Amino acid sequence: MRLRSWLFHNFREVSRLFGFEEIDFPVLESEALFIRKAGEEIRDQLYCFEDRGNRRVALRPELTPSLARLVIQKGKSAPLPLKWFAIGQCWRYERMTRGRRREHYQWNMDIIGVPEVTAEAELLSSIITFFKRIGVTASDVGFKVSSRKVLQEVLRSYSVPEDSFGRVCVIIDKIGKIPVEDIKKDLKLAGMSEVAVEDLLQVLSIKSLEKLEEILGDSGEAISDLRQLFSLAEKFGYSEWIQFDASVVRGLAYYTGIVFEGFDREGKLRAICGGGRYDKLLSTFGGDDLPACGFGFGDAVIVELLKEKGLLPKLDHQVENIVCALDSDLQGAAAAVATILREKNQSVDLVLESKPLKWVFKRAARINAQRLILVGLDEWQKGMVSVKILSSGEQYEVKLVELE
Ligand SMILES: OCc1cccc(Br)n1
Repeated sequence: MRLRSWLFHNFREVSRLFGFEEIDFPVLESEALFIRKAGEEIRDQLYCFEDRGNRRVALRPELTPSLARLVIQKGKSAPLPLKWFAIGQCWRYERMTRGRRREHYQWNMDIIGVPEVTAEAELLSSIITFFKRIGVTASDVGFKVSSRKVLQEVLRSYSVPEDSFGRVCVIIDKIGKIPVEDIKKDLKLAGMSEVAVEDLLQVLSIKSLEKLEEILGDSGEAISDLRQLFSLAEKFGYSEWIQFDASVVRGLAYYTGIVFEGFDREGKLRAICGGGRYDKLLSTFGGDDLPACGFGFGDAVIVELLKEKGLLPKLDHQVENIVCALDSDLQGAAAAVATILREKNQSVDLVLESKPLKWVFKRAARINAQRLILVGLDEWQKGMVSVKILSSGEQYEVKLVELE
């Protein structure tokens, strides 16, 4: 819990630095919010059930659809651009054989209402700011960046119907996770010809914008978006963190433009985080489309990375004071001392039962108390208490009114 609170504190601090406002959504949503016909894994693992009102509901597997619903609900009342962040628990029903969690917490940041790639550049900057805060460097982690418009331009040149686009992306996201023969089979099932599949896989292996430009030409949106993003990265000062990689498509069907994912350079872990542009998501829920982009950052892989890099913070429980009555009829006096200290914004562990001093010293050590405040009869009658600084052993008496 201390590690989770430390992570969330850093998520929140970075969101604050970027001027984002915190929002939240219900963990339980209508199942329909997450039903998409693109064959996504997230659909197969939906943690869904029928409630007592015979409604089909689901524990959310991600936050973006809830955000889209909220943007539509807010309608014109929320002035654009919206810069919202959330930290929410998400669920999936995985067979336990895979030994993976069925729930995790995800930090999301989303910018709604900005069509330019300045929005994606800002989001990448926020994640890199987070990594830097916790000691992760560009030698540990990088971002593979691409655009789904690369895919779109290739698919259009083979007249693959637009409505297969999401499905093709989900298949391509499995590259490296399932045999390439299965990828090719699935792509053909999705309506692509043999030639189109071979060509597409060729394009997806491209790792440089220059090479991509040779294939796609320099007039398409994909190239101009990516060139602008890499130029902004230069200005932000995080070029060393990002690289073009045409194979990045991300596994969510609704991305429409720039996509990116954070990876560990040693290649030992799954993607750390990921996100991209989703300009057409709102209309799938009946709203007017608005340009949008965002990312999700789970609390599982990042902890594995911190362990790998020896970056786990030491997070001991800390209390400034432990207050103890030296005999039972001074328990009220001890409570009064605790209250005075707490009103001075000092943390106090108040000993709530009569215990031998040996026990009190042991507890003080266990909770890392900085000071032991003893309420004894003689001192109390003089309006004083005795203070022991536990690190130095220094001990002194002080007037209660001067205790701080
Ligand atoms: O990253 C996908 C995901 C979604 C919900 C729960 C968990 Br654990 N993981």
